[in-house]
Amino acid sequence: MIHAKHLTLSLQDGQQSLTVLQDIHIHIEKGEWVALTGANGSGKSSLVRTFNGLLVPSGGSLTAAGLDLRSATNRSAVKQSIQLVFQSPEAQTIGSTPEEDVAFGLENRGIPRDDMKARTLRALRRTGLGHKAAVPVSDLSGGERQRLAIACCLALEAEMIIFDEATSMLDPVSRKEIFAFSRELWRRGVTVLWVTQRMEELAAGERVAVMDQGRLVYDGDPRTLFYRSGLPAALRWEDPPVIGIGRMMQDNGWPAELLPLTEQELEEALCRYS
Ligand SMILES: Nc1ncnc2c1ncn2[C@@H]1O[C@H](COP(=O)(O)OP(=O)(O)OP(=O)(O)O)[C@@H](O)[C@H]1O
Repeated sequence: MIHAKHLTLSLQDGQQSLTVLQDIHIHIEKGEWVALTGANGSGKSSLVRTFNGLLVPSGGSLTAAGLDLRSATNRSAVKQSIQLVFQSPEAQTIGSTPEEDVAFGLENRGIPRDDMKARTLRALRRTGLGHKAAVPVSDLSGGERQRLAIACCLALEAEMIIFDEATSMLDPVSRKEIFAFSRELWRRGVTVLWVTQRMEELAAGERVAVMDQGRLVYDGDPRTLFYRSGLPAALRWEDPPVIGIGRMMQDNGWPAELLPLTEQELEEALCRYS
C-alpha cells in the first residue's frame, strides 16, 4: 500500500528551508494496522501528508496505492484510495448536515445521484449516524464529527484510512470508541495508519513506527519496543500503568513472553503464576 525509500521532505519556513523528513524507509502492506508515534514536531503529520499526496517529497521514492507520488497526477489520484481523518473535527466538514457532507465527496467523484444517496446513508449507518443524517453538523458532538469524517472515507470506499491524532480533542469515551472503530475497520479489510501520542494505543496494536526529529527510529512490534529497545527511556516516554507493572516483572526475571502490553495480558500472566 505504502512504499517509501530514502524519503526526504524539506519545507520553506520564511527564508529558510527546513528538512522535516530525512531518509525514511517504510513499507505498509495492504490490510495492516500500524501505529505511528513521536514527539510534537517529530514529523508524523508531514509524513502522513506525503502518503496521500498533500505534501510533495523532496527526494527519495514514494509509491502509495500503486501510484508513484513523484507525479502530480498521481498525487491527486491517490486521494481516491487513501483518506485522512484530521485532529480537528471542525476542519474537515463542508456540508451543513451529515448527509450533505458525505454526499459532497461522492458528488466530486461523479457518482450517480441514486447511488450517492444509498452510499451516503449506508456510510452514516455504519458509523452510527444514520439517525442524525439531517441534523445540522453544528449540533454534533466532537466524537460524532469524527465519526462523520470516517463515514466520508467509507462512502468513498477508501482502501486506507490515516487517523492523524484524530482522537486527541475527544473525551475518553469518544476516544476509545473511535479507536475501537478503527480496529473494526481494519478487521474488515481497511488498511489503517493510526497516528497517536497515547502509549496504551501503541501497546494495543501489532506494529509501531516511531519518529524522532524527522527520522524513523523504530519500526516493529510493541513488545520489543517497550521491553527491549530502550527507546521509551531514551525518548523519555511516560509508561502506561500496564507497562510500568511489566517493567517490574521484567526486573524480577519474568519470562519475556509474559511481559504484558494490555490489561488482559497482565491478568493472564498473573493468573498463570498465582
Ligand atoms: N507548512 C510548514 N512549513 C514549514 N515548516 C513546517 C510546516 N509544517 C510543519 N513544519 C515543521 O515541520 C516539523 C514537523 O512538523 P509535523 O507537524 O510534521 O510534526 P508532528 O510530529 O506531526 O507534530 P505534532 O505532534 O505537534 O502534530 C516541525 O518542525 C514543524 O514546525
